[in-house]
Amino acid sequence: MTRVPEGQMFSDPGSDAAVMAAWERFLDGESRPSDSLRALVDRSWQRCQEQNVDPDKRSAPPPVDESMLESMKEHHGELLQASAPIMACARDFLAETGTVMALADTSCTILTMEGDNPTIGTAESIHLLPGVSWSERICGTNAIGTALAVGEPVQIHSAEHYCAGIKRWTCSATVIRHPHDGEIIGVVDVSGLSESYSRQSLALVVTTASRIENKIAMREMERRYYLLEASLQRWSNGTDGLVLFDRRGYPVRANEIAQAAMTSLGADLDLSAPRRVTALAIGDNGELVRTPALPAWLRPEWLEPVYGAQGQRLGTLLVLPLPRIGRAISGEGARRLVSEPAVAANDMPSGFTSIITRDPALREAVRKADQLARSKVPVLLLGETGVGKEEFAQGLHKASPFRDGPYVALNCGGLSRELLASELFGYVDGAFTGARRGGMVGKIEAANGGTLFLDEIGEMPLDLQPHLLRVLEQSEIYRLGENVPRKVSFRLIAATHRDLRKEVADGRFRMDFFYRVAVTSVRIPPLRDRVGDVRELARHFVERFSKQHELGLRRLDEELLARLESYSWPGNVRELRNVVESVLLMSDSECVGIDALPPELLGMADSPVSAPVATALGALATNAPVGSIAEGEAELIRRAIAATHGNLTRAARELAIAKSTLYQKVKLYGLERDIGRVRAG
Ligand SMILES: Nc1ncnc2c1ncn2[C@@H]1O[C@H](COP(=O)(O)OP(=O)(O)OP(=O)(O)O)[C@@H](O)[C@H]1O
Repeated sequence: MTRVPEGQMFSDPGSDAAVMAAWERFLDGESRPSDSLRALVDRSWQRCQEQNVDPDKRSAPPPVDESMLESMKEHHGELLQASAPIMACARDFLAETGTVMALADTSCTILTMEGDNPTIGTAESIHLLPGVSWSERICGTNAIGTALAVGEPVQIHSAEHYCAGIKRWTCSATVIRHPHDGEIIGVVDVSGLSESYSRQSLALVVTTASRIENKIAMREMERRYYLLEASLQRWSNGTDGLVLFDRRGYPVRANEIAQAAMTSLGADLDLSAPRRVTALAIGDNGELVRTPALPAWLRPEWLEPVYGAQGQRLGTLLVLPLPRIGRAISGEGARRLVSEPAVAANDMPSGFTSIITRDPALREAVRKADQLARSKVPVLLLGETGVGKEEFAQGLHKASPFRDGPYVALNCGGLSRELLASELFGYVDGAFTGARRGGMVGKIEAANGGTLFLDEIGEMPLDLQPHLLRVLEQSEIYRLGENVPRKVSFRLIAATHRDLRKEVADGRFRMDFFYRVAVTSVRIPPLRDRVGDVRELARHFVERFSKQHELGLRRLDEELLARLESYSWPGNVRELRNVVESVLLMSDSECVGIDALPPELLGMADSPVSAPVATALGALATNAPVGSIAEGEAELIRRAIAATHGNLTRAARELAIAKSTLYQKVKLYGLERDIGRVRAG
């Protein structure tokens, strides 16, 4: 691909006569390029000459017949669908501008055209119409053909066209690339008679192409989501090697056995750096294109189509059956595959070693997270409060290629819209009353080169969502009060305890934002559903807090452990952690018994406030003039906010309550302003 040198991007109508003279000299065989000729045009003329394009051509060839055009359109359904709303706009906004907008495929054949009606009529005279290919090879230098040849935005004006019959025209075009891998999938062009020349038409085609690319990206993300969903039940089968390919032949998910199996079969597919397997791309008929042929290691009978709810083919699952792998992998490898669970006990992938669990479902979640960590795709963590979503977010960061970059966390709950916006986007000096002098770097910018973890994403106000969506799509951010964008690159991890699909259905969450955030998701099961985890975690916390509080050797007796196991743990691991810490502190004996438990775990009290909260309230309330319980609680939270300078994570820790509980209470007591005040001051 050739880069158009800066300053050569635009045509100069002022040098039209000189360019015309240069063209005549060029045709007469003069080899020295004219000063008035842009290098881009000179190179294109040379290509035309090499390909024997007739410089006297009066027009493009006639269009293909109707049925052929229809089948071409069908073939490019995706591109046409993504550009339909934009082309419909072109019909209105190009009226009376003397220009038309054309969308062409990669053979430069115009698929559709809209714009100023009289110009559409004039364009017919040179066959600038649907069904005609405007490639350089056929029509000589022109914006559509030349943009495709150089892969860049191109403006071709008047005499710069190679063929005599087209020299009355001016046009701007650029290529449309697939958002995933940059493959060129089409060309968008704006053309008109020479008098309609405008530098802006180049900007128009570039913006149009990027809008089409964004639409395709959204659609792809949606598809990927459906593909993962449609193949969901297959992943619980731990005995086969599984690799899921999308419609274009890119692997999107694989289980642990897959890589070992493929390596043993001699496949040159490294799942940690996924590459496209073109033979697994799906054609218009919903079948594999199989061109080139399937790789030698891949048997057709291992391929299973994956269909969506409407029966459309979404992708392909490669199933490498175990007996075959068992034979192919010799010695240690085979024994390991056959006899070991997916993740051996105490053998969490690096990055996730702080997650303690024996539970198979949680181990599978860790494995999935570890695999996702290697890419840059956004990950949505799903789970109740206190299940360990933040632990996962940190693990994803530590195991990712951006581990050396910053890890920045922000909770979207409990903050007013204004506060959340300034925390996210930052602001410039004097952006609003009360803004910090010198401005503030937002969390998005702070996460540049690393990971941004947005907890409680479901709480993000609807009207802020498009702003964040824009940042994710364009990789640039505007601080509040500033109109110059700053480039940012970060990996987004979001978490929620809400059912975001339902939030979308109820109009509380934007669908486009949802698909951007939930490209992939990891569900973390609640503690009550995890087999063996209460004991395992209790042991872990006993060890940790005994050391931390210098309590000497401690253990929990069997009756106490059994009671912990029978409790439902609405606050999940955080609640268990707090309870273990509190029983250790409440008891003096080396073997802690059931009497150290707080009342609600003993089943004696009907208290709406958890023991740790009660303890914290008690401890903090000693010098507070308390009216009602609610007033007292609000005052305590206010103090904790002040003491931690508005750091809600630390405030929640101080109060020994879940962050989400704190956010609810902040909202309940209207304490958002207090947070803003202590943070600004
Ligand atoms: N599997 C685990 N092993 C060890 N510690 C854990 C585990 N899961 C959670 N924890 C601990 O439990 C506490 C709560 O976890 P975390 O903050 O990650 O939960 P969360 O799901 O993000 O909660 P919230 O929804 O309230 O933000 C933390 O102290 C964390 O270290």
